[in-house]
Amino acid sequence: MPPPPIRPGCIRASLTPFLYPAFSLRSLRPLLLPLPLRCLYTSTTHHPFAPPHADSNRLDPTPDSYSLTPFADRCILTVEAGSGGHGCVSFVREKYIEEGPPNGGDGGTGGNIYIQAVRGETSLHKLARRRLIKAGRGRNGQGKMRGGERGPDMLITVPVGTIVREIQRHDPAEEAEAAEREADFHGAQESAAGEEQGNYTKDKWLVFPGLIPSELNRMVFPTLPKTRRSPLAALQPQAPIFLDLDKHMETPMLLAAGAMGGIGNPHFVTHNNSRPKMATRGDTGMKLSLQLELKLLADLGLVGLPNAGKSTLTRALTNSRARIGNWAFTTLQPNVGTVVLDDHKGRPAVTKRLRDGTLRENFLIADVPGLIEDAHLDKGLGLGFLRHVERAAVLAFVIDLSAGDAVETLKLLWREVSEYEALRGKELNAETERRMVTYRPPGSRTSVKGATAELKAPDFDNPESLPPLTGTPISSKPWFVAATKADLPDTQHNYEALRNYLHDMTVGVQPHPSQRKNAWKRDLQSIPVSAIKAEGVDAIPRLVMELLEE
Ligand SMILES: Nc1nc2c(ncn2[C@@H]2O[C@H](COP(=O)(O)OP(=O)(O)OP(=O)(O)O)[C@@H](O)[C@H]2O)c(=O)[nH]1
Ligand SMILES: [Mg+2]
Repeated sequence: MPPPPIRPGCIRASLTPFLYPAFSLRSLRPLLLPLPLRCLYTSTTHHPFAPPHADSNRLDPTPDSYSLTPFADRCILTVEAGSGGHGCVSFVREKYIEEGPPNGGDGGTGGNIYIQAVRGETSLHKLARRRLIKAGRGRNGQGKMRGGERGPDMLITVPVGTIVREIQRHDPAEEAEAAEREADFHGAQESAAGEEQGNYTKDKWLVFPGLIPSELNRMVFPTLPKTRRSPLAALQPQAPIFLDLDKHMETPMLLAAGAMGGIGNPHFVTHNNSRPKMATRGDTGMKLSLQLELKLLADLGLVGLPNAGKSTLTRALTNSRARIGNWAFTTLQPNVGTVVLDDHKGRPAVTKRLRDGTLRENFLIADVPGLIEDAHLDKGLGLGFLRHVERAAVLAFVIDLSAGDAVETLKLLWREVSEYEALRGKELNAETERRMVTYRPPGSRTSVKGATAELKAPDFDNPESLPPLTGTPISSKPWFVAATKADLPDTQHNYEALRNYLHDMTVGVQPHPSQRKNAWKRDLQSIPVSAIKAEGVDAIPRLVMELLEE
């Protein structure tokens, strides 16, 4: 069998010679031989007099040397736009003017709720703790025609990569409008002639404080003014809300506009009643129940069994302080690290230009808790954390060479990842269905204008109009294997078998372990590394840069 293809500049230059000298001598062409052969088997652990590796402490830290920040990647949040202030019943009171004209001001509009994805935020834990976010209520109107102050707004800041989904909505203005339409339809003929008259309802009207009940009974109320909406309501996102905030936002975005304030008594002056003793109450603010989900936006996602060495690899590649321990499930929450593409000598170690021509200086790596067999049946920490690697452009399967057959481990990991992909497919279908149920044809009697504007019919011919729920399926993303703990004895055969398996998959002799049609299997690579000694890890940034181009 011909030797597997070697990616130029990647495996050739730095890795295989470090870790498996014998193996590399066999497989590399003679021209490559005069490379510095730093044999891993002669380094610190086996050679008592060798100087300790400068970084060994950082990569094999004591159990308490890690940074732990509070983290939550999901939460359910109720947001309430501010209610409007009440209108005021008041009259001019001046010397020599016994019964002055009405001068009650209107109530202020309630505060709005805004959302903004910002770069500095990394977690949803603060929002998860708060649960309810309420914008301020508008102030009541006052005498001398003074309008009430607007309620204070509320800004929700979330990390970049947050998805916001609406679970439930209670929009009193929408209900009031529906009731008005119903009333218009039934009462059109009856009120054709004569002055319209309304009824007193406690939750809509405010009356002059000094009124006695018999006076109230005799009072003639005008019809209730039509429901008004704040002009900002037109800027609210379409219902049901689905936002994918995957970019830093310079300005906040409106989620829910505050409710309108009530109107003061001067609005109700008529020929028959020059001193109306009523004003309207402010509207109640809209209430939204939202589900927030954070998907870390990393370029490289690590997938592996517990204890495979993912966190150690993350430490070796970045400056992160991920927790490392010799037991399963050391990592309980995702860590994100930045791999700086610079060898600290003033010039970039890897030079790659982005599509827009700018030089790429770093990439992000997401280390998530380990997967175990049957994770899709909710064993271990479940598959939930896989959604963080779902958005990663490139996947690295981290496999411990000292822990059993690497090929079997790789197959097991792919099995779980495929299960996750299938689950996500079902979720996507459910989401599409949910959105289709809420569709109301334009002009139907139950459709609502303004904030909860009619949904456009989903246009299946034009994929742009469908919700952008998923990007590339996981199995179609470029991937490679980071074979860790290559410094341990008797790992060489395991690595060789893995490498042959990947080669067979590349040439089509072996099927892709996910069994999917469009699975990515172009020039599959396995990189042997010893993360704990920071050997061989240099090849990973280079390979990732190449794969990011795909
Ligand atoms: N000899 C050797 N040991 C390693 C290497 N990488 C990691 N280890 C050790 O393996 C153990 C597990 O490492 P972690 O990085 O915590 O593994 P993990 O995959 O993050 O584990 P979970 O967070 O539980 O999923 C630790 O004791 C590490 O010191 C390596 O390259 N060589
Ligand atoms: Mg870990």
